[in-house]
Amino acid sequence: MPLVASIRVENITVRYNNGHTAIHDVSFQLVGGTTCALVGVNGSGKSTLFKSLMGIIRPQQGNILLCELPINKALKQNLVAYVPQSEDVDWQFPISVYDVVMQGRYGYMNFLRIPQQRDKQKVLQAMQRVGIEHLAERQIGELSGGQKKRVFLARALAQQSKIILLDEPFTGVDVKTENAIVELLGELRSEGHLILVSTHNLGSVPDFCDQVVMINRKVIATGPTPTTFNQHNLELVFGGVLRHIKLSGSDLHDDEDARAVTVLTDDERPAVFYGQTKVDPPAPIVKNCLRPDCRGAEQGENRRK
Ligand SMILES: Nc1ncnc2c1ncn2[C@@H]1O[C@H](COP(=O)(O)OP(=O)(O)OP(=O)(O)O)[C@@H](O)[C@H]1O
Repeated sequence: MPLVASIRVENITVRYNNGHTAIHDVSFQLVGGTTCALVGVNGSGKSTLFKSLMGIIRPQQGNILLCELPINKALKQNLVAYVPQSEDVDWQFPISVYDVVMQGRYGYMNFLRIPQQRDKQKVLQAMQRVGIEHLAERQIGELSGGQKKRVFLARALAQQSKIILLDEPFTGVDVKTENAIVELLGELRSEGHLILVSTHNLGSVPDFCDQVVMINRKVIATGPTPTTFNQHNLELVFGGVLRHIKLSGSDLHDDEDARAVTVLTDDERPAVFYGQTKVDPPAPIVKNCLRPDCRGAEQGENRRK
């Protein structure tokens, strides 16, 4: 019987080595044919959740099933693909666009990693689908922000996974690229994929996501967008001081993501800012996502052995 795309997260808690609890008792469930937005302020645990879903980080508590399988089995079967945040990628790594997209096929190859005709075909199709085939020979460090996003999207497409995780795919891209990504996600959803996408572009969430998971270390609300993504829950997630949010319209789209909602974490008291407010980046994450399996982040004792 073919596997159905699903994510089941049960009561997971992740504590980093420095003692910081990034997510606490997080639970939710999603099924295929869904695009779900993962929404929360900076530092609310979105990337930690993605890394937990990818097996990069091992939660201290709780359980995760992908397509009703444990993570390691789901990864072995290529059931989940990950488009990382740009900050998690070492763009100086000497590798071409073609070779990054080919990484999506590694799970289908033996240990010698010699691409077969089918792998080459899937890579070409994936590059064509996101419009980067003309960049195939370019080094990834030479690309624009939007082109870089497309490369990792193509890698996920080449992987042909049922579940696709995208960590802030709209940051640093222009409106045209954002629209192209949204259109692609719509196609993937209608093909039965399950897409979980973190975004700070709140205004576009109702346009392309049918479900939302709203977090601030714990799940604040989860459910269908029309009933869940409302002012009340947004205020809970963003600390009750959310301003200037319009839940529809194009004015939250921005190529620099300048209207991202951010939070100062130093006094642990949520405070929301718009515009150019700069927050401290999360604690260092080893640039891992160009490693062959994109799952090699050093997370100390959290690392999956
Ligand atoms: N490797 C790490 N070691 C210790 N703490 C970490 C580590 N990575 C993240 N954190 C902390 O865990 C919390 C959650 O971080 P995470 O990156 O998951 O948030 P996020 O919601 O993805 O934020 P953003 O919107 O800025 O990407 C933050 O307080 C961050 O500082």
